[in-house]
Amino acid sequence: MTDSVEETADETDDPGAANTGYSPTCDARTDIVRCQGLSKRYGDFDALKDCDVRVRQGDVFGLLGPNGAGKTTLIRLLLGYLHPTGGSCAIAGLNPEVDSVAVRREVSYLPGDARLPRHMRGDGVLKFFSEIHPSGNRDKSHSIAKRLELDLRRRVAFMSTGMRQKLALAVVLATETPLLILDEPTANLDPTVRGEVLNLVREAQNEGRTVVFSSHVLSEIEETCDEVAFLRHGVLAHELKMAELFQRHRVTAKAPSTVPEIPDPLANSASITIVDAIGDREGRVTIDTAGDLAGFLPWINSLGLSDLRIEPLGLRSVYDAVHAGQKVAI
Ligand SMILES: Nc1ncnc2c1ncn2[C@@H]1O[C@H](COP(=O)(O)OP(=O)(O)OP(=O)(O)O)[C@@H](O)[C@H]1O
Repeated sequence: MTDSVEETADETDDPGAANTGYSPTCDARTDIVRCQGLSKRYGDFDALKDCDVRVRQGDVFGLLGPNGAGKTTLIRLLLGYLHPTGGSCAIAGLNPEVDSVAVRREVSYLPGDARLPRHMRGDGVLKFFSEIHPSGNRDKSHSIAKRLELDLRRRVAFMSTGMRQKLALAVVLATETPLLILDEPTANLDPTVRGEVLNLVREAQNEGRTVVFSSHVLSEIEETCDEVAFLRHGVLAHELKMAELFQRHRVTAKAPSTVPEIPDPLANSASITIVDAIGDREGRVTIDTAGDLAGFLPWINSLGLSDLRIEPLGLRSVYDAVHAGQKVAI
């Protein structure tokens, strides 16, 4: 159960879970979310392993990863719905397992599988949640529902999946907590409404709130987030500040006769992939760079490459590399 929207009650207490305490090293002024070595193990399966994450106050923070990567597990650990089997986490300096009521005043949570009272009409749901939540705001929830083009006269039971998602969003986004945690907020929504949800996320940030959200839509993360964490097989595989992404470039060219070596000073911020020629398709070399491109140009120029093309490296390339377990230039 969240402050605002009920989620599927499929969690059971893990008898093997360690009663891990909040680590006092968290700086609540700057890190609204912090976890250290956070782990969740089911039997011999690691749903989340040794995860260290910091989310700075006022940021929009994205969680990316393939199905089953551990995103929801991380979110549920942060909210205290799951007991960690290792490590610790804190929201605004509070341990969610010990200070669960105080944590709920800080966070509004949209679960991936939000459940709402089926017998109620949309407007009844908004009234109900705005009255029970300490920072509920009925007018704001109505205004959000209107922006999401939701017909509030309909009963939840007769709403489509997308309509129910809109209703849950109107409930959660209308509360005025410092932190919003949204598990796939745009799932099941049409492109126009998705855009409006992203606008609402930006507006929340402009109001000084922090937003953590998971998504499978890379463009949403790219457009909205300040920072993104990539999870893979329960492990935090990569973290990226969007400002750094915009400093990444991909150089492609016809494959040279000898494999280029990356000079030492650039070795940690560049990677090379060569695809050999197959049939009529000629071989290509790809060089990914991180940091000011100017620092790489003399070296790239010295390689004598032909058919050269330089383009910004989008989130897709980073995601694919992380997903494939490849090295991503820092
Ligand atoms: N109660 C449980 N018992 C055993 N395994 C579980 C349990 N809950 C989750 N898992 C497993 O933990 C892994 C991580 O699940 P999680 O829901 O965190 O993934 P996710 O990244 O949110 O995936 P998706 O993008 O599909 O929502 C999955 O392999 C899942 O099957």
